[in-house]
Amino acid sequence: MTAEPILALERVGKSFGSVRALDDVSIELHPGRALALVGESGSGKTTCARILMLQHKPSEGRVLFKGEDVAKLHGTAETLAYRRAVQMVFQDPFGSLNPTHTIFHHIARPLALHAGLADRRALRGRVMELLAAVELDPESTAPKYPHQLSGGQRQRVNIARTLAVGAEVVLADEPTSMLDVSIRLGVLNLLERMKRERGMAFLYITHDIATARYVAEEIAVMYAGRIVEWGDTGAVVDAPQHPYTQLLLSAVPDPERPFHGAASQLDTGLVGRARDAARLTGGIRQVAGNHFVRAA
Ligand SMILES: Nc1ncnc2c1ncn2[C@@H]1O[C@H](COP(=O)(O)OP(=O)(O)OP(=O)(O)O)[C@@H](O)[C@H]1O
Repeated sequence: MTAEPILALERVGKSFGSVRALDDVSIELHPGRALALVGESGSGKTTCARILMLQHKPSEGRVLFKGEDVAKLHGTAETLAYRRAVQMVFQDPFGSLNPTHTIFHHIARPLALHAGLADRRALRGRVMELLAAVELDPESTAPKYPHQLSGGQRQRVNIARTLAVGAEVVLADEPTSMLDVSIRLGVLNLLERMKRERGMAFLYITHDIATARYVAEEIAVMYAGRIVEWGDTGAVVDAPQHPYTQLLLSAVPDPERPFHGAASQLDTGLVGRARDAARLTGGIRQVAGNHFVRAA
């Protein structure tokens, strides 16, 4: 991509004591596009999100928002503007909702705080609009409490809150992994629609390369704190170069073989070789236009 990214990590490293969580990680998020950050548990995906949420400071490298280094944000107003623009949707749709408040309150509060909507009628109208935008029935949903909604509905409320504050970037950390399979697609479709219609930029964090393919224009594959392969989704999925990407793709269940679990299809030799290859720091090779691999 040549246009300026709205948010980027530039050669970011992060150490927690002796644990090297991230090493030389660069990613770019663009309006109206989604980047999937894919990798197994412990590969560093959440640490990337925490750095973007300003919860951790990078040990090396920079976070750039609209081209500006966020370490240089001046004063509370600039920091608040960043916190408004960059929002997170978590894995657990219940954890981020307060059980003692109605859904109305959850949406109205950010509107009053961030958008400065004080007029009661205007506030109510906007809450109803946002509930409708996330495909929830406004009249019946607004007076309910979080426990009265399904997991999928709660995740929609969380998404409506990102709209309420006027988010430009959404960091979604496994947003559907705690939902029933049958309702995951609806939530993914909603994220896709927000990206398309509102031009929001998405970082979609997942261990599941199959859903990454469904939602994201670009994929970055992480292993042990490093991005080992990245590029346009089609290119990475159709012609994976790095042994670790090949391993992730081989673990996607094959619909032609419904009675074989993904694990039973894995060649254990390949698993060992893929992990070894991912540990090595090689140079970066360009496979095609926007498709790169860290050579082992
Ligand atoms: N606050 C912390 N203190 C110490 N080590 C940490 C901290 N946060 C993360 N780590 C370590 O950094 C590495 C990357 O963790 P991270 O949570 O980013 O991985 P992940 O890919 O998001 O995994 P998961 O999918 O399980 O959330 C791991 O080795 C983890 O133990």
